[in-house]
Amino acid sequence: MSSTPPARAPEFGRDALIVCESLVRIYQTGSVEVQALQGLDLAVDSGEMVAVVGASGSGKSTLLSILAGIDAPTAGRARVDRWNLLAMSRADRVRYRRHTVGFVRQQTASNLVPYLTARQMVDLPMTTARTPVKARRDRAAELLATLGVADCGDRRPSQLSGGQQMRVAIAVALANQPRVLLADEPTGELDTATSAEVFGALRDVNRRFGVTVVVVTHDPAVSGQVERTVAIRDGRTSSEVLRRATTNAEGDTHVIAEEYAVMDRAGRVQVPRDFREALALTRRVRLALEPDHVTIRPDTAETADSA
Ligand SMILES: Nc1ncnc2c1ncn2[C@@H]1O[C@H](COP(=O)(O)OP(=O)(O)OP(=O)(O)O)[C@@H](O)[C@H]1O
Repeated sequence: MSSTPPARAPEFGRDALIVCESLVRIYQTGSVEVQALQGLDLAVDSGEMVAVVGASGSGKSTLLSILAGIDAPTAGRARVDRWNLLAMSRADRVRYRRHTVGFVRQQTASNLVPYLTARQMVDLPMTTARTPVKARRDRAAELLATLGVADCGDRRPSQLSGGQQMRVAIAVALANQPRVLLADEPTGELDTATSAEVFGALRDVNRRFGVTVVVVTHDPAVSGQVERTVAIRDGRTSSEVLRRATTNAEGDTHVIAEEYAVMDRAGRVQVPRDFREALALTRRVRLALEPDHVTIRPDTAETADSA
């Protein structure tokens, strides 16, 4: 008797530029084990700009360090472009960090070298990558101009404001034309107006250079400006907000934001706490498949038992 093999689901994130699947990162400090990432799934397409939000300790920085090639995952799958982040040699890691990703840290000063000028700092990664002088000069001028700091080329970090330092840091991160720009709370140390400017600069480089941007932020005003916000809870992606602009008959443009729960590869979905509390959903719930949706109901037997 012949049996048809079950249809295989398409590979998760096959066409994405960044794919994390069931990603785990465990930190061991003495006898204490911290599971910073607990099976995180994430796919980001080329050219997207995505904000990552979540409570302190939820695993955002760990995710970014892994994508930046600074930290290595414990288990799962992580791929950026053609690089498998779980199986990179030391030399691969250097190449990856030099050419594929640019990284901007929260502490503005830690991105910069105190005794170099802005132009020299943008030049440095290109010198390391053996880019010819003329191309280096042109690229540095283009980046400083795009980031609105063309007039700061001869200044050292101490002669720049916090916002200017961050723009220069973004220019440095983009020097070798990476496909991905990662920013860990780039506006965390800045006031509201400067944050908005720096965030606008990130959006500009995303559009102008087509660089894929993943930005970790605590700031709802910042995350509200991107088309996609991914929320991380307890080391997993828990929900996503997608935003799109629509124009009504009067010509007014509105942004519509829709929140989605994220289902992991095993079919697990996290039901938000306010939904659980509103319907007293506890350990056991009743699931039913309807023609175009699934319902989740309280366990009436359990409710009756406890009455
Ligand atoms: N090097 C490390 N050694 C041990 N534990 C760590 C290390 N780095 C992070 N952790 C732990 O892993 C968990 C996730 O940390 P992570 O910094 O990724 O969170 P986060 O969401 O970025 O937090 P925050 O918003 O406060 O920066 C936390 O419990 C943290 O204490």
